[in-house]
Amino acid sequence: MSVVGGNGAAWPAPGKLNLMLRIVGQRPDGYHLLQTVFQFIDLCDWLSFDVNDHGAVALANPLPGVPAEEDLTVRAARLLQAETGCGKGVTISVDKRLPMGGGLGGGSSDAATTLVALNHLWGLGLDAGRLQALGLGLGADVPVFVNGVAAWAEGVGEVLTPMNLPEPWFVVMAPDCHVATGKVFSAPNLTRNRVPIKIEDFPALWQGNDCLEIVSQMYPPVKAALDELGAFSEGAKLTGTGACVFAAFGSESVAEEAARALRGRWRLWVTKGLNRSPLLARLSERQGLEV
Ligand SMILES: C[C@](O)(CO)[C@H](O)COP(=O)(O)OP(=O)(O)OC[C@H]1O[C@@H](n2ccc(N)nc2=O)[C@H](O)[C@@H]1O
Ligand SMILES: Nc1ncnc2c1ncn2[C@@H]1O[C@H](COP(=O)(O)OP(=O)(O)OP(=O)(O)O)[C@@H](O)[C@H]1O
Repeated sequence: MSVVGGNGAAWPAPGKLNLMLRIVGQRPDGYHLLQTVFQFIDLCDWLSFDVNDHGAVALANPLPGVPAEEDLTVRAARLLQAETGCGKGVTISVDKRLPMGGGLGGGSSDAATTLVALNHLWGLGLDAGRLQALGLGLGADVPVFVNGVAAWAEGVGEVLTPMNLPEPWFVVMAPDCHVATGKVFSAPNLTRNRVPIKIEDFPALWQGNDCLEIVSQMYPPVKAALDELGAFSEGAKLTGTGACVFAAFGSESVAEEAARALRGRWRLWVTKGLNRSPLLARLSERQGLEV
């Protein structure tokens, strides 16, 4: 059976950029305590959900190299079933636009969109706080995607304070390498003990990324991307642990100009920074349609 929205228009799962990332400690379980600023971009994966009554959760088009059982959308759907006892199932299809392992948080965003969409389509009635707590079990970046508002984040990324940031145009470049997040966080010479700063200290006091030096050393294509993009803007930055690098521009046309010079040699996108995730608009639209 298909419900309203089941086979209809797709749900967005936007990427994110870490506009800065500071490592201020480490938990006993090894996870690092961060301070970071998340902003969404209008480059999105697009997910469709075909709901069924028999409880099966399946993927219409599994991602190459990711077993279905490990796919974060499948895990998110199963988690919702386990939490609520819901007997409905779903076939999920993902139109993948975000580069995988690029630091844009695509897997986490897909998981968040699945939680939000199925909460609605399965009629579960969980509130946003509950969905964020569930999402945290799937990945540190999931809560901010569920919340859908640009944020200052602490803890491992789950303690969120909304931020109203400028929304520039970005050039985002994906160097041809896959950065393993765990490998970066386990590097012996990673800076792990920065003094915490305050939300109002961004961006004046600090807008760096503590992973940048290690990642540049370990992955020469990331260093090359930072250097090339840096020639077109005041500062090219790394998002998360990479591999993607980005720079902000005052207008779409200036961003396009830089992109034109780099396109061909680099996989890149011109995309707008967003303080509000398009997922929230999609949800309101669906809710509006069904009252
Ligand atoms: C760096 C960020 O992109 C910032 O937004 C995220 O915190 C990364 O989140 P993520 O990709 O969801 O990372 P996970 O898949 O949860 O973690 C991969 C591995 O990186 C290490 N890890 C990750 C996040 C964190 N705050 N501390 C860590 O030490 C852990 O060894 C973990 O096993
Ligand atoms: N739906 C999914 N989309 C992408 N990756 C997934 C998905 N489900 C599971 N994965 C696994 O998660 C890994 C990391 O994917 P992702 O694209 O989220 O990395 P990322 O952008 O570097 O994330 P982050 O910025 O949170 O570190 C992939 O290499 C893949 O093995």
